[in-house]
Amino acid sequence: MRSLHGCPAPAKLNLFLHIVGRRADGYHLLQSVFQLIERGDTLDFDLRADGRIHRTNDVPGVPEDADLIVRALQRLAAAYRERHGRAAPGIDVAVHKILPMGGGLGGGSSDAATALMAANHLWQGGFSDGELMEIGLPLGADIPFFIYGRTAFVEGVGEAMQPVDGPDCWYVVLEPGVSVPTPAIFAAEDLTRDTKPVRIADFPEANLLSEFGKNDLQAVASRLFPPVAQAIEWLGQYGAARMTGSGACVFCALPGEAQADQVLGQVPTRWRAWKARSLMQHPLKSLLQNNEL
Ligand SMILES: C[C@](O)(CO)[C@H](O)COP(=O)(O)OP(=O)(O)OC[C@H]1O[C@@H](n2ccc(N)nc2=O)[C@H](O)[C@@H]1O
Ligand SMILES: Nc1ncnc2c1ncn2[C@@H]1O[C@H](COP(=O)(O)OP(=O)(O)OP(=O)(O)O)[C@@H](O)[C@H]1O
Repeated sequence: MRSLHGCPAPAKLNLFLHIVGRRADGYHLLQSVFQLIERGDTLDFDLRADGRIHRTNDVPGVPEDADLIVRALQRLAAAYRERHGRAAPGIDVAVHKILPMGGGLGGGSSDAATALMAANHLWQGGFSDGELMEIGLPLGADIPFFIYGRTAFVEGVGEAMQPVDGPDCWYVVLEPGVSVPTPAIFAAEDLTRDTKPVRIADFPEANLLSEFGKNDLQAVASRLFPPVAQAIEWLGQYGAARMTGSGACVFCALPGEAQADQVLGQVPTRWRAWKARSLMQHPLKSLLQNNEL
């Protein structure tokens, strides 16, 4: 096989996100339920013979060397050389981005996770999911989750995962039109860092999960970026609206597509908004297993 085109890189929502402590190195310890959704970027991969890793299209604001996709593939190539005693074959990658950057949807991490899984397949690297997670984690805390590929209760800084029953529902997502820098939110003095740890046994049934707990990053993001607060207030008319990740996007769960369409029909024109269904499994996994790309 020489190419894999149309590889999905779905977004995630943090149904709740608690900060339960802080590590000695300053990183925050989280508890969160991560939910995949049916909207994301798409990536195309073509094998090269000269060992080069090359992104073939422009991504505004992300130079090729800084792209998490390219950096993840470089780390995979280094691991490949160590394991196989020869250089990795090389790869061209094109990314069709639709997810906003700094949106809390995990777009960069999802792109990188898809790149690791697709290149491992094309190169016949033989790396397990656990090994790909280790290769990806230093680049983005959400990368292990995307490789894990199903609804999960995530702890630590993103490395500890347990499966949970995800909801079958639709989400309306608002893009408030600002890009939130994650470091600024975690650095804020008024951030709540001592939420009491929860256990899976405390969770309500799957469809009510996005009303459980809170997002501890939301108050700081709302203060620093008023459009986030405005979006939460507006969407809150239709259900339990909250922010995902470190923002800026805001979401609300609805039982069906018709209800999601009704909300979408009311969204003021100043916001981009869309609907997406909850996803049970990362779609790339079955596509690769069944050689369907
Ligand atoms: C909040 C989440 O979006 C939840 O999905 C992620 O944990 C964010 O993880 P990420 O995208 O890998 O975060 P980065 O953009 O690399 O983090 C930027 C900075 O935020 C701070 N940071 C990030 C994650 C974390 N658990 N604790 C932190 O204190 C660190 O100062 C870090 O240098
Ligand atoms: N392939 C990529 N796609 C998007 N952003 C990338 C990529 N590679 C590097 N980046 C950088 O990572 C930053 C964060 O992008 P990303 O879309 O992952 O944020 P996010 O959705 O807020 O993520 P999170 O939920 O993990 O906080 C961007 O501002 C960009 O500079």
